[in-house]
Amino acid sequence: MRKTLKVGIAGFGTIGKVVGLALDKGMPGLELVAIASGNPDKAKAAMAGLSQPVPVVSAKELAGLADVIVECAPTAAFMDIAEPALCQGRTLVTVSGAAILQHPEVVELAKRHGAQILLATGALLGLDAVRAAAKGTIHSVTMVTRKPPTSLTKAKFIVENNIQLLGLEEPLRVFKGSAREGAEKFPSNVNVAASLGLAGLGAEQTQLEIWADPGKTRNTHTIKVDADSASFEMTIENVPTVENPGTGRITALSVLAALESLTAALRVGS
Ligand SMILES: NC(=O)C1=CN([C@@H]2O[C@H](COP(=O)(O)OP(=O)(O)OC[C@H]3O[C@@H](n4cnc5c(N)ncnc54)[C@H](OP(=O)(O)O)[C@@H]3O)[C@@H](O)[C@H]2O)C=CC1
Ligand SMILES: O=C([O-])CC(=O)C(=O)O
Repeated sequence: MRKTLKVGIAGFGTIGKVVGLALDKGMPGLELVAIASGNPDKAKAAMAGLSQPVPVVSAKELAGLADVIVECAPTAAFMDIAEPALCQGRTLVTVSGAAILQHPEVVELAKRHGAQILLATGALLGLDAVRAAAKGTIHSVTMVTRKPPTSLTKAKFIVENNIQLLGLEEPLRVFKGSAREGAEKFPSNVNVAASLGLAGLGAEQTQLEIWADPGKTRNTHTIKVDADSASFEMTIENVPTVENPGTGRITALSVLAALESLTAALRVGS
C-alpha cells in the first residue's frame, strides 16, 4: 500500500476551491490537510462548503505540513509559496507557467532539495505530444489565443495601457511575439503559452498571438507544431469560469488529474 499523501492548497480562489472540494469529497491516497491564501478570513468563509474544514496557515507553515503543495495563487505570490515547499523537498503542483519563466531558478532549487515541480497541463492540450516531439527535432511551434474581451479586461498589459476592450465589434490583436514576452505582459492569461514553451522549443522560440474577440464566448487556444516526427494542430475551447472569466473551467480539473496521477496504479499519458 502507498502511504496517503498530505495535500496543502496555496491560493483558495477559482481553482483552489474546486480542488479543495474534490479532496474533501475524497480522492484515493490523498488527504487535504491545510490551505494558505491571501486573506485568511475570506479563505475561512470560502471553506464553508467543505465537510471537514482544515486550518488556514501561512505558505511557510503549509510547506511543513503537506507532502504535496498545490499552488494556485496569483503569479506575484508564486515564490513565497514555491520556495519553502521546494526547500523542504515537497512536490509542487502548479499551473503557473508564467511564474516559472519569471523564476527559472526554482528548477535548480527543486534539484538541490530532491523536490519536484509538476506543471499541470492546465487550460491547454497536447503537451504530451509536444514533449514527445521535442525528443526529436521540432521546427516550429505557434499558438493563437482568442478570448472574449471580458476574459482579458483585467490582464496586466490591457490595464497598464488603458486599452478599451468592452464594446469591441471586431477581433483585436492585442499581442504578437514570443511566448516569453506574452507571458510577461499577460501573466494570468497565457500561462498556457509559457507551459507550451517549456514543453517544446523554449519560450523565446514559441510564437504567440493573443486576440480579444467579441465573437467568442470561450477562451480558445490553437497550437500548431511542425516536427520531424509529426505535424499537428489542435484547438481547445475553454468554458470561462463565472468567478474569473480569464480562467477556464478545465484548469482546476487538470490539477485534479495531475494529483490523481501521483497515486494512481495506472497513469495514462506522459
Ligand atoms: N496554466 C493554466 O492553464 C492556468 C493558470 N492559471 C494560474 O492560476 C492562478 C490562479 O487562478 P485563479 O484560481 O483563477 O485565481 P483567483 O484570483 O480566483 O484565486 C487566487 C487565490 O490566491 C489567493 N492569494 C493571493 N495572494 C496569495 C498568497 N500570497 N498566498 C496564497 N494565496 C494567495 C487569493 O486570495 P485573496 O482573494 O484573498 O487575495 C485567491 O484566493 C492564476 O493567477 C494563474 O497564474 C489560471 C488559469 C489557467
Ligand atoms: O492560460 C491561462 O492562464 C488561462 C486560459 O487561457 C484559459 O483558461 O483558457
